[in-house]
Amino acid sequence: MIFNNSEISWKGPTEGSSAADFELQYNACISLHFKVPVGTLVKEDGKVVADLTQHGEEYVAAYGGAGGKGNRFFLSNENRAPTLFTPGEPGQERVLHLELKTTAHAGLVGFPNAGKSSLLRAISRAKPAVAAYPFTTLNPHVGIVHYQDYEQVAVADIPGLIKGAHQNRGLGMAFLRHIERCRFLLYVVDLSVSQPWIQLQDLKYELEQYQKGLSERPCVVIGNKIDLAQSRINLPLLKEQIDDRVIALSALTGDNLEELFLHLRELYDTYVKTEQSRGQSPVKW
Ligand SMILES: Nc1nc2c(ncn2[C@@H]2O[C@H](COP(=O)(O)OP(=O)(O)OP(=O)(O)O)[C@@H](O)[C@H]2O)c(=O)[nH]1
Ligand SMILES: [Mg+2]
Repeated sequence: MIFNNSEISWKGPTEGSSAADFELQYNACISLHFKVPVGTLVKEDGKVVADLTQHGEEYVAAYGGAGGKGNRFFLSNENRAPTLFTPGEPGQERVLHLELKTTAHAGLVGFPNAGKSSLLRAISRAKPAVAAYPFTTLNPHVGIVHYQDYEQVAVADIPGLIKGAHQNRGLGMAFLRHIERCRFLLYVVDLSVSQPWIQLQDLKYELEQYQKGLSERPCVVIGNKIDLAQSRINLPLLKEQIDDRVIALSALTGDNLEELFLHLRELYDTYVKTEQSRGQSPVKW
C-alpha cells in the first residue's frame, strides 16, 4: 500500500467484531484510519514496526507533508487578489504489511467439524457459523465468557487444522499463527470418531512442529458430542490413553458445560497469578 500526503493510523476493533474485520475510514484528505483487530502486527521489509495488542491502541504509520501556502497568504495592500501559492510537501510513503495474530486467553484447537464454533456459541454471545461440513470457519472469532464477579475470559475459535498443517496444508500456517498468543488451549476432539486420542496426538504434533513448546501450553481436552451413543463408548478409552484432563460435553445440547466454565476459570486464574508473580500485568477484557 502506498499512501501519499496523508496521515495513517490504525485503531483497535470494536468488541465482538470478527477477528478478521477491519475498517477503513477516509477523513477529508487529512487522515486515513484503519481499524484492525487486536493482535495485528505491522511489518515493514519483514521487520515488526508495531504490535497492536491492546484495545484502542494506535499506530501512526505515515505523516502527511507540510502544507503549502494558499493565495490568502500573499494578500497585501498592493495585491488584493493574489493568485500566488506554494505547493505542499509530499507525505511520507511506506509499504506496510499487516499480519493478524489473534489475541485471546484461550484458543479452541481441533480438527474441522469437531464442534469448535458450536462450543463458542454455547459459552459466549459470539455467533460463528456452524455447519456439517469441514472448514466452515475460515477466520478466527473471539467470544467472551462472563463470570459473576465480572471477570471475563476471551476464547478464540480457531479454524480447523488438518494433518500437515505445519507444512501449510489446508492453510495450516495461517491458522496456526492465531494459536501463538493464546495463553491456554482447549483441544476439541470429536468423541464420536473412533480412537479420538489420535486426534489429540495429531493436533499436538502439528502445534509442536509449527513452534517448539506450543503443544506444552496449559490445556484441557474437550471431548465433544457426548450426546451421541458412540461417544459414550469412546470416552473411557480416551481417558485411558491420555494424561490430560478430559471434559466430556455436548456443545449441541449444552450437557456438562458447567464443568468447562469452572475449569476455564481455573486456567484463567492460574494465568493471572503467574503473570502477577512475574511482575507483569495480565491481559484483561
Ligand atoms: N451431535 C452433536 N453434533 C455436534 C456437536 N457439536 C457440534 N456438532 C455438529 O458438528 C458439525 C460441525 O460443527 P462446527 O461447530 O461447525 O465444527 P467446527 O469445529 O467449528 O468446524 P470447522 O469450522 O470446519 O473447523 C455441525 O453439524 C454441528 O451441528 C455436539 O455436541 N453434538
Ligand atoms: Mg467452525
